[in-house]
Amino acid sequence: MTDPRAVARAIDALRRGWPVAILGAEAAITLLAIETADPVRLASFDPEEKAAVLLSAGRAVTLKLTNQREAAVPDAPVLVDRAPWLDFAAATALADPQLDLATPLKGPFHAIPLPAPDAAQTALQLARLAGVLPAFFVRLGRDAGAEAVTPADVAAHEDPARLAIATRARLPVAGAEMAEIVAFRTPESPGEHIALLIGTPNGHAPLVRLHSECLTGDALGSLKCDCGPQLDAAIAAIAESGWGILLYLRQEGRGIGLVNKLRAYALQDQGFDTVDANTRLGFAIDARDFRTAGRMLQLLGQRQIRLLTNNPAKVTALEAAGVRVTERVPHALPPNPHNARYLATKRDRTGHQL
Ligand SMILES: Nc1nc2c(ncn2[C@@H]2O[C@H](COP(=O)(O)OP(=O)(O)OP(=O)(O)O)[C@@H](O)[C@H]2O)c(=O)[nH]1
Ligand SMILES: [Zn+2]
Repeated sequence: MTDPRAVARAIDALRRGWPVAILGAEAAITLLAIETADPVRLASFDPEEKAAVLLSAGRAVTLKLTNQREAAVPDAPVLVDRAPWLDFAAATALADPQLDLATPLKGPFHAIPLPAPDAAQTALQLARLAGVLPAFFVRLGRDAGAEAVTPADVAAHEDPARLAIATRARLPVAGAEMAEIVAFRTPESPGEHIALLIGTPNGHAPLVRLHSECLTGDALGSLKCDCGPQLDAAIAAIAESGWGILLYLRQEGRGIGLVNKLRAYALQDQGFDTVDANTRLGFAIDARDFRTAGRMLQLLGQRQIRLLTNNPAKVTALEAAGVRVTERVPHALPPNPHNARYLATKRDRTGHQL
């Protein structure tokens, strides 16, 4: 039996700076997220000052800890042994790559074997879901007062099969007066996904756009990316085609959340590109789960589509989710001086066909 709702409580706990226990197959660990902790919470979590620090593989590369880690699992998280100088301030500097330029890192760091690899991996997943930095104080064993989850609970929480249609209504929009909005949600995730059905079904495969949430681009007109213009152009193209669907997916920052995306932007201000910024923060280059889009299309009764995208990974992911993509329709817009490097990085490093 899995308990996906326990994951919602664990995410809440991480954001509030409360401990969370993860019950792995071999051992349990109890975590305190460094970002939301403080010296008082740390002292009550770890009175003997023995808790190790759990970091992502990407962060371990920056800290030159990779050669100490078990070779068999290249992307495995890394556990750093506690040293007397590794206090709350030093741990914060370990957690947050934005501080690297300002804070000379102490050391030496020693990677120690992971007692519960599956639980450690789940910890990083929870950090992404909670939108916090993937860095924790870790104690072996299950703390009785901590919210407890298993890796299977987290997998169940992420299962798109939990998504259902909540409601639908007519919604004329600036680019398409004939439109209907459909809202989808799961019992435990706060963010609702949206489909905008545009035009009238005509027996042909609909033209579909998967748009990932981008608050800065969609609402503020950010020039750092191409999301705002792509959103408007997608609605226009679908309306022009006569029939299609815009999926608005709550996958802000390619799935790492708004705050972590803004941290990636701060790293870009320091000179890193969009790919390296994500990796240095400790996240995947693209953490989106497009099974969600597959499930939404299934709930809308669409098994064959034409897809507006420059990203072949979206085509592959939809096909894997059981949706046939009969055509990829390019969706490139002219660059501006602020997003030219971002678009070039997508072309050169993430396989976008621009
Ligand atoms: N982490 C991170 N996310 C970003 C950055 N810039 C934009 N995003 C997010 O990226 C998502 C948009 O994805 P894109 O990679 O621009 O485009 P795509 O959807 O993969 O591909 P297309 O279908 O061809 O547009 C949105 O969720 C944005 O918030 C960035 O520098 N870092
Ligand atoms: Zn954007």
